Amino acid sequence: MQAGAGQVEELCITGGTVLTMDEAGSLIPDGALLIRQGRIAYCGPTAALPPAADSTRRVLRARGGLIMPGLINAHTHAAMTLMRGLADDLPLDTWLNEHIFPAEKNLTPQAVYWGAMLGCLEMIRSGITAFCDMYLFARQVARAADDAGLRAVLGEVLYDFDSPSYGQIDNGLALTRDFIAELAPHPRLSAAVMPHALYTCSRGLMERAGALSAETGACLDIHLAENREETAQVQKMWGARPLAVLEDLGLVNERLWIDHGVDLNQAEIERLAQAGARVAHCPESNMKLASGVAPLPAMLAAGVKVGLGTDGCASNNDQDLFGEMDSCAKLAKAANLDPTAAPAEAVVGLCTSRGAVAFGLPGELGVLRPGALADVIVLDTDRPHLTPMYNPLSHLVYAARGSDVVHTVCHGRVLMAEGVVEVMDQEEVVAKARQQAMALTGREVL
Ligand SMILES: CSC[C@H]1O[C@@H](n2cnc3c(O)ncnc32)[C@H](O)[C@@H]1O
Ligand SMILES: [Zn+2]
Repeated sequence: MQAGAGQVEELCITGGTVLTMDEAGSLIPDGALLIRQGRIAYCGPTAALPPAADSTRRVLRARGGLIMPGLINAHTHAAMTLMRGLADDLPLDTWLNEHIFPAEKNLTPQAVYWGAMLGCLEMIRSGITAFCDMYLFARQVARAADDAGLRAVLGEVLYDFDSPSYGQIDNGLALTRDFIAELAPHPRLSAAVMPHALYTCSRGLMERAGALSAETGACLDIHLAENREETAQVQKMWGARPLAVLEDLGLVNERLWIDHGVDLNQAEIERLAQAGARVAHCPESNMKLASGVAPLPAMLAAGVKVGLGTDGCASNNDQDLFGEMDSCAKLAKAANLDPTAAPAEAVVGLCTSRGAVAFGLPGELGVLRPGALADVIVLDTDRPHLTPMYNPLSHLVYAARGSDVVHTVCHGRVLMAEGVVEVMDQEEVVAKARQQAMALTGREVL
């Protein structure tokens, strides 16, 4: 990181309770962080903070709030902010085939860029510092994530019908290959191979996608086992359950990243754990599309690498992982008739330390300790709905909101301080996104 316009050599966050999310669950009262070159250099009591090396140190004050790892969003489509509230209260196939796919035929690079900027703005404001995104015109999502200063794994969606982005699938695979190479040197962004789903991709496409993932070492991210209807459709088209199809294709390995994973049986859960595959759990999207309840307690017990995802704004309808954590914990309890299912500590882990394992940066992300990547947020806990605070983990899941985040830092760069986003012009992003939404859907918005 260079000193210069808006950037500093050293960043300190002082005077808050540090929730480290390390294995011991350490809390540091009146703690501080010192950040240099995108990483944490010191994590300990404010009183023992090393003195400034030079005059370019910037200080963010936590004022008794909570200093914690930035949240990791394991599955989203950031540009789908443009379709927030466009088609609600519908089942997945009707929602997708009759509303979302037709709207996406009109997508342009500009629409995706401004939609993704709006998604990034929403994520910064609610404490998300890393996300995994599948969409069309993925280079525009990369441009937005880069402009926003966020960390991301990105991919161009691949399917067998013509894409408004790349046309025919040969171009989509070539684009993915180039995209992986282009992003490889980037400190915060990387690319993955992203076939949409088994009901939109042929065997030939899946084989080529798998070969590209094996050749490059990039993850293969796919919507899988989202509901029982999908399983029935895949059984009809492919002659086997979704995970068995991937097994037959040789794709069940540590690079596999499945989104939703609702209709999984115990044997499939154990296979995912044994293979080291990742699952993005998206409880709010699964509830809204009535897809069902993913077997979260069984996945956690089996040791599957699970992260928490918001999914896109057309099926959620926001990018707030605090709300998602609340839904995640309560849904698991209600569905299993067990109040101990998905306890607060485990659910915060899904967005931090455990989420980092799914994200592919175990121990580097989702934890505050010297040497870790400096993705950090601060919550103002001096608010009526967060008073009193016996246990920060409880508040994060059951009481806090994205709007309680006051400072957001990613890779050592301040993205938001005192509630003011510093990396983009918020009014411009909102206005441009509104214009693009109207152009995309042909509908007036309020
Ligand atoms: C997002 S790029 C690929 C494609 O996926 C569509 N999509 C968004 N959410 C879901 C979901 O929950 N299941 C299946 N497909 C989904 C999106 O609109 C894009 O067309
Ligand atoms: Zn999705």
